[in-house]
Amino acid sequence: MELQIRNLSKTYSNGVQALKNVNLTIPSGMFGLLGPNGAGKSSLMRTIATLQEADSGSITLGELDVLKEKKEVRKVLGYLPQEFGVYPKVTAEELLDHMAVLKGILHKKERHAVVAALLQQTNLYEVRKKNLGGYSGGMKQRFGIAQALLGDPKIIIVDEPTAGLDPAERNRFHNLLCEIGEDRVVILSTHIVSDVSDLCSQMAIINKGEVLLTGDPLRVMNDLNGKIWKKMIGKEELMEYQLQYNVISSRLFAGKTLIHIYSDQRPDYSFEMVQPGLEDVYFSQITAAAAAPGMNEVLKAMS
Ligand SMILES: Nc1ncnc2c1ncn2[C@@H]1O[C@H](COP(=O)(O)OP(=O)(O)OP(=O)(O)O)[C@@H](O)[C@H]1O
Repeated sequence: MELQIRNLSKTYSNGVQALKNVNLTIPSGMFGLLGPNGAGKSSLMRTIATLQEADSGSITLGELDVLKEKKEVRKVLGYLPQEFGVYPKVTAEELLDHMAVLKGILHKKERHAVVAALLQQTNLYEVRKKNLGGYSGGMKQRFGIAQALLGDPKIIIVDEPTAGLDPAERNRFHNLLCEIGEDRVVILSTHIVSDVSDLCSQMAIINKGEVLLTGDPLRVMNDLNGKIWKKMIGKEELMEYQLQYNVISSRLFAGKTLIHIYSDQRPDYSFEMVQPGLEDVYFSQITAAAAAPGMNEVLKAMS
């Protein structure tokens, strides 16, 4: 099963162009869709999940035309939206059972077995009688995966699922995603780079509605070998370095500022080469897209 997105565009009525001629081929396994806030990730996820219309373009899942055969798509699709609300005064078991009815699992015995198996798989069986209002963020997200798995879908979409989870819960959630991603299409939309580097065998970076890069995370990191350099500077020096070099990221480290720059050659001996990480790929793509032609010149002229 493969999801193919061709020339997909969407402009909202307020004039925001959320998707600009998006082309993606998404095979089975975990696919990471990485981009900053407002990049268009949710717009794309909702369109694939048949919840909103595109202006032009096509999406196919195997033989299915996703934009036209919505009912058929919904039968094979599981979706965990960004804002996943639960009824606080209902238990996990009750709500999952109710959702299973909505998904068309009408036979009582069969439904009980499915619900129990999903609660086991998501490690919620022990707390199945607890009201969802008392669940932690991680437990709620695991419940979200349990409901997305109802009906054994061929494609699962999870929209920014790890935001707000503590490291232990995030880890547990990652393991669960990994397990379910073995024999179906799982699309993980996130702005957290390590979600993608930890889990995904294929990825795309999206910004301002445009796909900037697609590929295998290891390969795209290798492509930057020998081109990323680091240096510790004082934080008051940052602007100067930004003017002189292609600074792709800066962060505080032990009270100083650690910068990474993109350069085909070592700029000078005060810089040290670093093994590129996915963050370097991400920031080099985003900064290159942000730097409209001549931006450095404009900055220089202003200083
Ligand atoms: N229903 C809507 N009406 C008008 N504009 C919208 C609507 N939904 C999203 N947008 C705009 O479209 C752009 C893309 O939004 P989208 O939510 O798809 O991005 P995102 O990558 O999911 O970001 P976030 O991580 O913040 O959710 C943004 O500029 C957003 O303000």
